[in-house]
Amino acid sequence: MNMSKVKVAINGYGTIGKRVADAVSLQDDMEIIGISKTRPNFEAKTAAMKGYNIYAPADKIDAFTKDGYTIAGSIEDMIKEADIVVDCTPGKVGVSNKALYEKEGVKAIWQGGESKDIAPISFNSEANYADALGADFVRVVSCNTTGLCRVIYPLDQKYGVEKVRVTIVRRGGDPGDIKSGPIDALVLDPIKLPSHHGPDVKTIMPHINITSAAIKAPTSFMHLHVLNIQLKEECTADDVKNLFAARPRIQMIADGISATAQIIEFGRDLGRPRNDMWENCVFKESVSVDDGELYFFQAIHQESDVIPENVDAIRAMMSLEKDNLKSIEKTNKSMGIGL
Ligand SMILES: NC(=O)C1=CN([C@@H]2O[C@H](COP(=O)(O)OP(=O)(O)OC[C@H]3O[C@@H](n4cnc5c(N)ncnc54)[C@H](O)[C@@H]3O)[C@@H](O)[C@H]2O)C=CC1
Ligand SMILES: O=C(OP(=O)(O)O)[C@H](O)COP(=O)(O)O
Repeated sequence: MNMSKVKVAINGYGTIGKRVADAVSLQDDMEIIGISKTRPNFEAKTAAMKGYNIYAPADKIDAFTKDGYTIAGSIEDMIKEADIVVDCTPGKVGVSNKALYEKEGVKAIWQGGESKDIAPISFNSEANYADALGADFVRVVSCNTTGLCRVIYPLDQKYGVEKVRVTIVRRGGDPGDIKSGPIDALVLDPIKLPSHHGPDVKTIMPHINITSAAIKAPTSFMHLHVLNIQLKEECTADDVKNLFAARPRIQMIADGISATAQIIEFGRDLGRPRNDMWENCVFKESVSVDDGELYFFQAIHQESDVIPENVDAIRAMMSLEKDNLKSIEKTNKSMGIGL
């Protein structure tokens, strides 16, 4: 049996890329062969400190070497070395890299900022892992869509989902993002309904009847979902709490927490890297069933919830593991998810 590790390249080392790099580095069946940076900034500095091989656009290599960096080669060189590339460039930028990946015959994963048409398969570890087995191109859906799939899938399996209505309060920007807003407004995002989240859930579970709306708010910690779900079979709030508590990537939030800021503080107290909360954070006390309809709030840590899904997507595409639950367990154990 070939025991060599799958060679993973990270193209775009920002919020998502640096986290995927660290998560892949924790796995025993895959390794990071390089990351790409476009500028010699603080993220390049920490990448070098962690020992990652840094690649750069060919016309930017001089700027790095002048700043004292050792550059392993161009982005094209990195792609040639890899078995699979995780494209973590900003939304709508990743599509311009597709021709390069095709030319080099390398498998690729894109993120949720890209259109669904970029890859034939949109991915969620629990809901459709098997669809990605051996696939060349996959899109890991956005942070909010991932969070929705993680609750809708088990509810649909157990009780059948008649209709999902979700309102998403989106964080305005990530904590390190100095360009995004709003600073003092609630922005209809988008004004024309539905938001992309409902249709994106259907790229993974086409039969789900779902409508979504989203509002951007002046906060950077997390997104917040207000969910209202009609189920086909009757159940109680306790049934749903027990169902969620048993899932591998849902954390039931209690202990007096009633705000996203407190969840992040909880993450800090737990000693999570970068205070990441990879699991859906379902507010336990909010789970209610009224007149046959299920209601609850959940918070989604946008910077981190898609990271384990990227690791599982690599495992599926490289045919390292056929059973999604085994991959999820392996990824969770290595990262400390669920602890
Ligand atoms: N930040 C978030 O909350 C989440 C983002 N996503 C998605 O992940 C993707 C990446 O988003 P972020 O990490 O937030 O973006 P980011 O802006 O934090 O990082 C992107 C990185 O790619 C680099 N880059 C830009 N153009 C490049 C190019 N042509 N080649 C190589 N590198 C290039 C940038 O310099 C930056 O370091 C997007 O599709 C986004 O929609 C998904 C889930 C959550
Ligand atoms: O995937 C995300 O959100 P989304 O699920 O609302 O598209 C990330 O938070 C990125 O969103 P952004 O497009 O506001 O940077």
